[in-house]
Amino acid sequence: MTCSSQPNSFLNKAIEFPSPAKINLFLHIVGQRDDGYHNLETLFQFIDHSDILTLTVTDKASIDLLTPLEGVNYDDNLIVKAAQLLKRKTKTPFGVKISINKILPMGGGLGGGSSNAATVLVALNTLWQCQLSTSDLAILGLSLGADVPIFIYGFAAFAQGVGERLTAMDPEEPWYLITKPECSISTQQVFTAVDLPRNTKKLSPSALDTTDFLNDNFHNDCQSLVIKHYPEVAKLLAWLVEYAPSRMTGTGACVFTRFSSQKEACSLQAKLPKGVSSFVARGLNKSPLCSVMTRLSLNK
Ligand SMILES: C[C@](O)(CO)[C@H](O)COP(=O)(O)OP(=O)(O)OC[C@H]1O[C@@H](n2ccc(N)nc2=O)[C@H](O)[C@@H]1O
Ligand SMILES: Nc1ncnc2c1ncn2[C@@H]1O[C@H](COP(=O)(O)OP(=O)(O)OP(=O)(O)O)[C@@H](O)[C@H]1O
Repeated sequence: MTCSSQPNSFLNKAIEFPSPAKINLFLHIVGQRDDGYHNLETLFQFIDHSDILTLTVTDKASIDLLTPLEGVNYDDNLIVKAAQLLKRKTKTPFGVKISINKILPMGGGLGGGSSNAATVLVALNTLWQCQLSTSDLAILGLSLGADVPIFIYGFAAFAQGVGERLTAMDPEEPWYLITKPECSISTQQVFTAVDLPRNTKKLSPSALDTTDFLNDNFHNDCQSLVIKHYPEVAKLLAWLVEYAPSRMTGTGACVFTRFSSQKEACSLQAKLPKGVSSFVARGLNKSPLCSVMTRLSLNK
């Protein structure tokens, strides 16, 4: 597979791309594979709260990350890994300079690292003129993390398998107060815990014919485990549910609380206990990255 040898109109231009967060409206663990990965049933929705990546294509072969992330080595950074993977796959002669304005908390269950990887794959596929299909990009992305494909496809979806078998969904797009107590949680630690529930019954297709995914028919299997081991999360959730429906996203530590208006979400934000970080965001069934990619292809 090689990239197009057409003159590259993106060369040396700095272009910004959003890398949004996701929430898992519910997350059921329905089994475990022989390789240790868990089979899930989850509903992904995006929120309008994004890291911003700035990419500049160069005619040098190198991949330069101008803004290293604290605590993450160059070679472990999913931004770098995604660019290297696409370069190996397509043998492009181009390189790239990348900087990131990181606003998504790490280890929060918002999928920030996976989203960064997906944004790099999707953006560079266009900027390097690689012409891989979306499904090829998703297969590449899956090798970097189970959450990468959803960010590549960019539509809200019911996901099965390890999170890569997607069925588009159109849940309501309410406002959320997203909160994070003073702790970070390792996804790997949660998935290797002996006391993690792994046997939730698979949903029947009709169970998804609803607009309310925060009712008792749905849950997050990681939440009970996290509550047991992280009192900060337990306390925060107990406080939030007194006001509005709330649930943990992914393997935590972030919790989302649903509101029908921005005003209500902001009003609870103002009352949050000390030490809890937070932001208010709108649920989105289409990733903001899709709109940027459409604009870019129209302006070419
Ligand atoms: C918790 C979720 O965020 C829900 O959307 C994802 O399932 C996690 O996705 P991710 O962070 O992209 O996951 P990966 O980077 O592939 O894996 C991180 C760790 O979680 C475990 N893992 C991940 C996904 C999955 N379905 N089963 C797992 O057991 C992996 O064994 C690994 O130890
Ligand atoms: N570009 C990146 N952004 C964030 N984390 C990264 C990145 N590259 C590597 N990582 C590593 O991935 C870990 C998980 O980060 P991430 O922000 O994706 O957490 P998360 O939101 O809990 O993810 P998930 O919901 O997918 O489990 C970090 O602690 C960090 O060590």
